[in-house]
Amino acid sequence: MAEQELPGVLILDIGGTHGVLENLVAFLKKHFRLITMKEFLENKKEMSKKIQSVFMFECRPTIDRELLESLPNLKVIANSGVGVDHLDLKMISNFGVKVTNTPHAVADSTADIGMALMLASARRLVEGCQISISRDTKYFAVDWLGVEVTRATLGIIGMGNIGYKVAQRAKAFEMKILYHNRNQRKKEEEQAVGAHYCEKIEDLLQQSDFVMLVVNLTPETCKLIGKRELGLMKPTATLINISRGAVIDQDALVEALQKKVIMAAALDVTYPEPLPRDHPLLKLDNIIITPHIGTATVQAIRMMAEEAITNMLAVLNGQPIPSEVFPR
Ligand SMILES: O=C(O)[C@H](O)CO
Repeated sequence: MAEQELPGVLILDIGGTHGVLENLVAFLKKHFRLITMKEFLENKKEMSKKIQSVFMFECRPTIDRELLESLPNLKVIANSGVGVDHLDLKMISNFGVKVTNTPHAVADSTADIGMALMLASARRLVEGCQISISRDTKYFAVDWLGVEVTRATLGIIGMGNIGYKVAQRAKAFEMKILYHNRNQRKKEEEQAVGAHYCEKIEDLLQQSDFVMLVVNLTPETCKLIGKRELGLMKPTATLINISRGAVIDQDALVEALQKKVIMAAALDVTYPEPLPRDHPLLKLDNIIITPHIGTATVQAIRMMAEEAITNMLAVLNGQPIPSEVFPR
């Protein structure tokens, strides 16, 4: 097919295609005429008719009504990543546009970050690294003990693709695995990893040494963990968040960490991202914060792009869509 006949895809990335690995740009180019945001803005009249898909490589900038109004032939917005909380799904659907995501591509790398945060927090890796760098000769390991993850109890809130991958990894650490799902008990997964279902989130919070949040951000899960929930956790427990920052009431978390209501927190996500320089969470010593790097691996980024391309092609070719996201 000649390049001008390829369906246009708007690469919604800050600036250009810089976040998209070079070999992916080549892969995208096989199927689409790539149009960067810059190119689109410079020549809106001509470009807007060509664009049939939007490929979102980052959560920002988001899709607003103005952009949708300017794309009369748009059929699909392909989000790289599983979370679509940055998109107004109802509004997009009212424009007759489909939304897809990449739940499979993100699962391993995000589960790995959950495990990495749990282990790093339990074994105080960041402090250890700082001690090594400062070459503090007065340091004694016995003043500064971590806790073991092996055979501890892990409570997973949200047993979807990622939650299940976390459970598989936790099994290798001989952990006792509890899980809570708002809507659905996952009997097959339970059996495969030996997990125990907690119908009430309270039971999971009370029993777990590590609580890991792996839910999507929705109106129901916004501030799912607040003062009351933190108060139910063990004083020796650690809260790990690999979902979205707003799933935790951050003010309540600051207070819980300051007063040692829980032992520690390890967050890959916050709100906003990044936190302002003077945010109280940044002043605590019982916290680890990483900059939303759950899917920041060479492999995950490639797989996300591939999954997104498969979704876009399915929509444009009128075939069954592997990962469509519907408005709720
Ligand atoms: O939603 C996801 O999959 C990750 O957070 C990447 O944005």
